[in-house]
Amino acid sequence: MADILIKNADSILTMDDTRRELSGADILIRGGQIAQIGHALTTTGEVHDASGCVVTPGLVNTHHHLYQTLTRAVPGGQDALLFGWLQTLYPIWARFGPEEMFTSAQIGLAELALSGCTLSSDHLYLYPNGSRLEDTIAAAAELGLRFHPTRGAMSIGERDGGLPPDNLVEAESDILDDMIRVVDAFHDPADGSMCRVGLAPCSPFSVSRELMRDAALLARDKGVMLHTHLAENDEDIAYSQAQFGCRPGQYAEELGWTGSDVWHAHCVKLDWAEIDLFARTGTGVAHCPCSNCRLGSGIAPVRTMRDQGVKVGLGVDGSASNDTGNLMLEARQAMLLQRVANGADAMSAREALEIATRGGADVLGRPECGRLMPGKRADIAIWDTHCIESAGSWDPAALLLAGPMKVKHLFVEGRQIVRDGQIATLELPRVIERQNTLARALQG
Ligand SMILES: Nc1nc2[nH]c(O)nc2c(=O)[nH]1
Repeated sequence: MADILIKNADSILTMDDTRRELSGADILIRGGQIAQIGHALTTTGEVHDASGCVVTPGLVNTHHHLYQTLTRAVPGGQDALLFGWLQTLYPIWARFGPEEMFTSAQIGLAELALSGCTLSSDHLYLYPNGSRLEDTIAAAAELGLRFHPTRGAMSIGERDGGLPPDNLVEAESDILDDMIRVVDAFHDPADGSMCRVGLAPCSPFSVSRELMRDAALLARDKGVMLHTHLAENDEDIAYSQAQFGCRPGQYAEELGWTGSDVWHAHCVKLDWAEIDLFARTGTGVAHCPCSNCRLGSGIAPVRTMRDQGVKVGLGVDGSASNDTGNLMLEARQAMLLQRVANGADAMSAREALEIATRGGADVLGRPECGRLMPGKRADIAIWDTHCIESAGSWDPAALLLAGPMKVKHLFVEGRQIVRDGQIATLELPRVIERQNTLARALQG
């Protein structure tokens, strides 16, 4: 692969250890990594003029359910709280198969890429009609995004006191067998890996204690990360108190679900002791502000989490509860919500962008991503600030206050995925048409 030089950027927000910002600077990419950052760099390779642009690390999405892009704005679920929303959607999701999983992942990942995302996780927790984790892995590989798919699962149906219908849950022995299969087949632990698999029983109200414990033991045995939903709303806390006689933090701790290899989605309702537990154990949080607003779940205590040293990243969450998948908008929403809760100086535009980049990379155990420094991976977003959203801005680098919400160019591992605002690796109009055909069939 030839060297690539990103030349003469108005600003580079490095998100390095001192959060350096450079003006009129260049980045040299060599072999998927950042070789140099500085001024007046040269190359015999490809040159991208970045004048008029702000350059940031690629954004990192720490929580998604890609399959849900096929069920956006479903009328019965538009105005419901979490449990009612899920009960409306489960029967629709039960009709998905491999094609739905693949196409919806293409759409969800392309949408993320257009918003500057270079690394995404996904939480696929239902496998109807022959669906498999590799349906989504194939979509990510084709598009070229760095991917952390997680083998989710549901095992406690309505019959046994869980929330999902019985036809959507799997036997726990089958779940564990498939977890082993997908880790062995697809997990790459190497530095710069394009695919890392995690294990992700869905939520305390849809799997047993035994599956939570066994998944944690298996993850440690295989050296992969653990992910689930935790403390998402008041219903979730009430379920925990009623079924397990404790709060979600205690439940997680007792079953081995704390540590630097664990990240929990939402955590809207964590109390002070649980925040302290997460900070002490290095447990990460995927903060999903748009979904939390959409489902009326509440405002996660992100200011307190960050002040106490909890690792926090951002997640767009599934598109049935967002209903978009734009990670820049998610970062802006995170900033705005903390200001609603804690005042106008509670979170700056730069801190929210830091959470969306470096913060997410740290949550996913990828310190080689999410910052622009020599030796780190060449995952880079270039934002054109000659756009209407930045016109008149006194600080174009404050992207989340007055900046584009779509990226101009995007590189993953040095490969160009978005060129001039368009997906370069996929014929997107054809995929959109296919997605709409599948969505119409699900409505029939
Ligand atoms: N926001 C969401 N929360 C969830 N909990 C659960 O069990 N599933 C979901 C989901 O799809 N979205």
